[in-house]
Amino acid sequence: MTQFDNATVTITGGTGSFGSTMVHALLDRGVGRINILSRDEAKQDEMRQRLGDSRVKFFLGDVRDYSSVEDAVTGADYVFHAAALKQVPSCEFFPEQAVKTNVVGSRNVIRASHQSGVRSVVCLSTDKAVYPVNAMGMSKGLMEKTAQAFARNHPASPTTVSITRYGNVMYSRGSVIPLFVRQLKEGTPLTVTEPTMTRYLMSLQESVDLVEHAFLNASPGDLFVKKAPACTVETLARAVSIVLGYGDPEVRRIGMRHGEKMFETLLTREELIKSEDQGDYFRVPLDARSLEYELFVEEGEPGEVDLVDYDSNTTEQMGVEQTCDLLRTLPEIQAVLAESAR
Ligand SMILES: O=c1ccn([C@@H]2O[C@H](COP(=O)(O)OP(=O)(O)O[C@H]3O[C@H](CO)[C@H](O)[C@H](O)[C@H]3O)[C@@H](O)[C@H]2O)c(=O)[nH]1
Repeated sequence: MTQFDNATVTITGGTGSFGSTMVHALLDRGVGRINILSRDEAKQDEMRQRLGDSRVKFFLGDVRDYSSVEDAVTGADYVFHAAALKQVPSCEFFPEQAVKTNVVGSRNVIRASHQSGVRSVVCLSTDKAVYPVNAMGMSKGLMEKTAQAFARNHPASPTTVSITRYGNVMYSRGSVIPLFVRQLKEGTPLTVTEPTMTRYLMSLQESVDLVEHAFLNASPGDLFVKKAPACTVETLARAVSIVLGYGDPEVRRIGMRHGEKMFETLLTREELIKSEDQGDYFRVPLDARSLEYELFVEEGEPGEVDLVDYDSNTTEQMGVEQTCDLLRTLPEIQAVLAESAR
């Protein structure tokens, strides 16, 4: 990843799980400077002390506030846009807040990057943006459209804007795996919503790799998806318990939560038809047709009719053993195992 040598990279939402993994990866690659834009001064202070690296600069601000975005992206070569409201329940109850951060905030990041001549912006999206049923997914879907509309409307911009869409990131803050770990340690039953519900599973490192892939390969408006396996939540609960040495767990079924889906979709069949298979990734190019009436209304595009969506029910399904193997590769699980061995 030599293109990051001495480069300046801005990360919005840089103190979150994704942001901090990205910071470590960039520091290892000899980045010149990292600007972190985020809202939480305490998290910034904690990160500043933990890293102790003068290449990392902290900007207190909010993507909703254009001037704070401007300050953080000025002089940057690359921007990773990870700041978002991403909790499904909170967005369900405060959808206008999701619009302000995920849609207006993303527009601010893209505009400010364009104004200051940033080379490339990668916007992080989620499978929940596809066929969205909750406000978080809907607002992320609109973020994707905002990014694509920018690319379509600014063909001469020096700034390449692209999107990465990913599934559940294992062990991210507030997600189910750390919850299961806590419940096992406390000796309480594992709370499983619906046993047959499926989710894609990706590691934090894989999601960072996906962003790097986007930086290396994106044309304006591209959308990238990492191919990933999936499993049911019941399988996941059993695998977490087995890997940590608790055997077959006691499970309490709690039912589906607000705004949840039984499975998630990474690519619709319509996107899949247009996509380029890049091995580990799918690339969906921008639909760059302009707003010319006959192209939208009279002429369509040929496509394969027998393709199906790429979703967490149709992708490779992992059993308990395979899920255990995947979990064992996670540094967080290794840390829990090391701690209990002491
Ligand atoms: O007590 C629980 C909590 C969750 N689940 C299940 O475990 C799976 C994963 O749940 P998570 O809460 O880990 O993930 P979500 O798919 O709900 O959402 C996750 O992915 C989102 C992005 O897509 C956001 O990042 C969000 O914060 C993050 O938790 C789901 O099927 C859920 O129903 C349980 O079985 N028991």
